[in-house]
Amino acid sequence: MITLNKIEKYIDSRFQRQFILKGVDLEINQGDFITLMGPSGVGKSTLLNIIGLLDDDYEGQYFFDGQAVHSMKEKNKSALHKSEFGYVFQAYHLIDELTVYENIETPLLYRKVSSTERKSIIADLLDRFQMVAKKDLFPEQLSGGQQQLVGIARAIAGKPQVLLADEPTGNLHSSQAKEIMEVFRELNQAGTTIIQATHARENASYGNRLIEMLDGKISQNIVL
Ligand SMILES: Nc1ncnc2c1ncn2[C@@H]1O[C@H](COP(=O)(O)OP(=O)(O)OP(=O)(O)O)[C@@H](O)[C@H]1O
Repeated sequence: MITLNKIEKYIDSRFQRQFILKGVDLEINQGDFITLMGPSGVGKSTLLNIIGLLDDDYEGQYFFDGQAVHSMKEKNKSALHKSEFGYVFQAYHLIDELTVYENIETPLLYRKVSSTERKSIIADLLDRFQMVAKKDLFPEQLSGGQQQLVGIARAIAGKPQVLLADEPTGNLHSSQAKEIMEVFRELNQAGTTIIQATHARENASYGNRLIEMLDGKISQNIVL
């Protein structure tokens, strides 16, 4: 589904070149649940952003379902990003002024999904995450775990094939973190490919592969 060949990302300053990613080769299959681990600053978020088509300032080859992303036109890349990827962030990134319902609705408005379909998709998600009674509350009225559930609902509302999560439980208590990982497990069992970057080793046990990074490279690729 995703093939990365010799991905390199670097920043040039006047006197030196600093590598953030250095020769990353990676094969991701549909249905994988992959955990990226490694010390802070090793390049996990950078790699997630490249995979999610949010960063195209790199060298090397990236194929998504056989399509060459590295040489794709901006317009096609943006369409691919919208249709195939959902993002979950550590700090939730919800919009404070919008209710739970409206936060989940936002990406569907961007995608010009009809009003009837939007209602039905959001009702299903609220039901699935047991948040029906909270639909008119604002993010600050929710616990961290509930805010992250809204973040996940928003990320999967457009039915992406791939869910990318950057330290998704970083701000949560262990019981809330476990709940989020259980949701990821269910999504993965229903067919969503998941790639998460995390410092929490216990989160890796929910996935089928653990990728350790060191110095901008993949140091270990372990099948669990
Ligand atoms: N646009 C940029 N300009 C300069 N340096 C950058 C840029 N983007 C990333 N970096 C640097 O690249 C390195 C990798 O950053 P990245 O956020 O990918 O690491 P990470 O493994 O996700 O870290 P953490 O676990 O702390 O989130 C860091 O040293 C960061 O400062």
